[in-house]
Amino acid sequence: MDVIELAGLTKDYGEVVANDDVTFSVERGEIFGYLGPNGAGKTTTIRALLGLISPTDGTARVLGHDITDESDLLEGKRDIGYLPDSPSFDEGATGRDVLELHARIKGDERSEELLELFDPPLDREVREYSHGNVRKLGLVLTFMHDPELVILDEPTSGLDPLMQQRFAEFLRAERKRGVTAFFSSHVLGEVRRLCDRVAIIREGQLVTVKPVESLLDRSGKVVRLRTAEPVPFDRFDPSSLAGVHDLETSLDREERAGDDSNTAFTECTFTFTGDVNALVDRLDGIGLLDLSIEEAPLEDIFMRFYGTEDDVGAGRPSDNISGSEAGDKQVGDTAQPSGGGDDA
Ligand SMILES: Nc1ncnc2c1ncn2[C@@H]1O[C@H](COP(=O)(O)OP(=O)(O)OP(=O)(O)O)[C@@H](O)[C@H]1O
Repeated sequence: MDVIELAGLTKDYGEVVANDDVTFSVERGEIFGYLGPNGAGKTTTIRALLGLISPTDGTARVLGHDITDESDLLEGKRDIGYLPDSPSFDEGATGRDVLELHARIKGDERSEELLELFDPPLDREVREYSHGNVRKLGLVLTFMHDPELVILDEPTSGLDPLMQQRFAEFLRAERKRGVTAFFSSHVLGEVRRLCDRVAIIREGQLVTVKPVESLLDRSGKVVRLRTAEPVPFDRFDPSSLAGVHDLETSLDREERAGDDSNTAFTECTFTFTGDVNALVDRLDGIGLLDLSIEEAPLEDIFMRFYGTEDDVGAGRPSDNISGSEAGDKQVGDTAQPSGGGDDA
């Protein structure tokens, strides 16, 4: 039995279908990322899985419990930890009050260890908490009853990099203990570091479910560089370096086309999906003043790999991806990188 099973889960809010016939499952012991841009439908799925909203159609099982059967799901909840996207605690209570309340309701197997790790300021009132401190307290509450499944809505939002790292190490150790984690994110780097598999949702529809490595192959990096001396344009042109997309240089295209002597630049930005060694070779010896290589924003990846050529032109994702197979087909069949280069 899979730990989470969604079967045609649909939530129609009238103006928007937030989840449209969503079907996938999460296996025991995996860290499963649920990825999508803002408003894609991630929180809707999570809230449905916890029985906080009723699906319009379809169903799901969590630890074998039917989410549409309140008493059945309630039984399962003692084995589930849930971190909401914005936990709402009693503002006048201290962190310690909140912790003690949760301990009375759900039990406390390991808060000491968790407090040491995440360190929320327990003696302060929750109204004084920063977003990050709310998150830290939320993480303690999510894991303190030692659940076998955790469902986390954007778990690292608001956490500083050190705490994000700490959370990642903790979650990996939990996986070793057999805990299953299902978490939503729109941060690709986080998913890359942590997940075994990911599902991607966009505009309420499941685009694809796949092992994280196959997503990473496509993710790409945004490269920005500044040089002391002008660099010939073709150094990073997609025709000479496979995997360059959306090259923008300190000279515009017309200038380059009109005057060959101007085909050099000292600043440029591009998205790179090619062989990183080939990129390093190209960077060699060009007198860099500044270089940054960052994760491509998820929205760009959606556009590049899960949209159509029309969408890229129009600057919006496709309307015609209707399921996981459709999403996969788009990659090979119609969604060409907008820079015209190879995405190998
Ligand atoms: N109670 C509601 N009534 C009407 N529409 C809603 C309601 N809750 C969510 N929606 C809409 O459903 C869609 C999906 O929202 P959801 O919060 O599930 O997205 P999300 O992927 O979690 O987004 P984010 O990453 O921004 O948190 C959005 O268009 C949102 O406006």
